[in-house]
Order: sequence, then C-alpha cells, then structure tokens
Amino acid sequence: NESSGNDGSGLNEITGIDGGAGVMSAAQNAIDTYGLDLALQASSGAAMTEALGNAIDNEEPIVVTGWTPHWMFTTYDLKYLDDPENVFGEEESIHTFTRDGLAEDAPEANTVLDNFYWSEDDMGEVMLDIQEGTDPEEAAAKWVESHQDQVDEWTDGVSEVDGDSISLAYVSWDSEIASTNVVKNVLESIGYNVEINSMESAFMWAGIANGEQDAMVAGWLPLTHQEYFEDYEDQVVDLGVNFEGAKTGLVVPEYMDIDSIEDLK
Ligand SMILES: C[SH](C)CC(=O)O
Repeated sequence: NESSGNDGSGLNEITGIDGGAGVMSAAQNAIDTYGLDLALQASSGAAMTEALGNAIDNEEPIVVTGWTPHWMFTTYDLKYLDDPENVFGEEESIHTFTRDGLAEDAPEANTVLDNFYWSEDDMGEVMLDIQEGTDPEEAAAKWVESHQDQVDEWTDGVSEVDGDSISLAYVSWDSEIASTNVVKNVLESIGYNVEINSMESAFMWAGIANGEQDAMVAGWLPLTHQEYFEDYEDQVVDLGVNFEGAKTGLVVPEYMDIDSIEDLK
C-alpha cells in the first residue's frame, strides 16, 4: 500500500500499555465495536510513550491508548480520535480508595487521604518534572514545597504519628506515579513510614480489597475501573474524588489525517 499511512491505512495495531489497565479493555471493546482490523499491543506506559516519541520523530502513523492527565499532551501535538459509539465514555474522575478499617487503624492517614485533591495543572507539574528526569520522590517534594498552603489544608488539624507504617499501592502510569509520590511525601511529613508498591491494576484493587495494601489514589471511575469496582465494591472504602477531568481514548499525532475511530476501519 503506497499510502503514507498517515490516514491510518499504514496501521496494523494499537500501541497499548499494561494489559490490566481499563483503557486496554476499552480499546479491545473499540476494536470489536467499530470492527477494526487492528491488533491491540500490550506493553507498558513507558513503552507506549517511547513508541509514540519514535513514531513522531519519523512522522510515522501510530495510534496509542491515551489518557488525560498525561505529559504527552504537553510534549507532543496529539488529538483524541472521536468516539461516536462512546466506547471510552465521558469525563472521568480519579478516586482514593482504602482498605476496610483504615479509618480506625490509622485515622491521621485516613484524614489526609480523604482530603487529598488536586488539579490537572498540579499533577502536570509533577509529571513533567519526572518526565524531564527528576526522581519521582524529589519531584513530589518540590511540588509540596511550592504548594505548602494547599498541602496544609490536607493536614489541617491532623496530629503527627511516630513512625506508623502505611502502604500505598499504585500502577506505573505517569499520573499515578506523580499522585502516589505526593501523598507519600505528605504522609511522611506527619510521621508515617510509607511504602509505595507498584503493581498491575488487578493486583492493586485486590490488594486493597484483601487488606494487604492500605490505600491507593488510582481508582478511575465511572468507566475505566468499573469492572474492578464492581468486583470489590463491598470490600473497599471509597474516600471520593482526588482528581476531576480525567479522560481515556485512542490518541494519534496531529499530523495524521484521521479524526475518528471510524477512520481506522
Ligand atoms: C491508564 S489510565 C491511567 C487507567 C486505566 O486505564 O486503567
């Protein structure tokens, strides 16, 4: 096929991330719903952004499983493909979930987790710092230092503890690396010994449900993590939204001559 491929004709796969991610099951649903002759390539958040960067360097066709908030929209000229069948749903929120009993066992940590709430700009600052090479812990500390008033609201009235342990589960997506390291920093500032554990989505949700993990700030609802939420709803505590305006979908570089998932057929 002599096409430049930038109309999508040169594509034979969707470049995905870790298999358990909700955006991956939504992408497979899109392949089935739109009748796309494309394979869904599972990899990781880091491998997806590397493939995206390489394709853009060579102005080659690529379609990835994408989401907002993500630094890639700041770094590259990208667009979401329209989704007339609404497979990826509308705007989403990221929720904070804890294991059953955390409010009784660690009331100070529970209060901070309940108060944690930040914007796309806030998260973007940390994600971009990390993308430019800053260690996640250092990027989080830098953000906390420059947003102390906001962080003080999260810890207002919370007494300090003396080295109590807290475990935070997360998936290695740029957005959750940022949020989890910020929450770790704030919990450490009131005396907790915080362990952060990176794992696939399925293990993160199961770990909160079975009490092996204390909390996570990576619950994408109502659609992206709907299956996990339905499986574990009665075994976890939803402390509510920590981030609004999230979105998932299929994303392509602006130079591609396609605007809808329909155009991938
Ligand atoms: C990759 S998005 C941050 C969330 C998800 O798709 O599970």
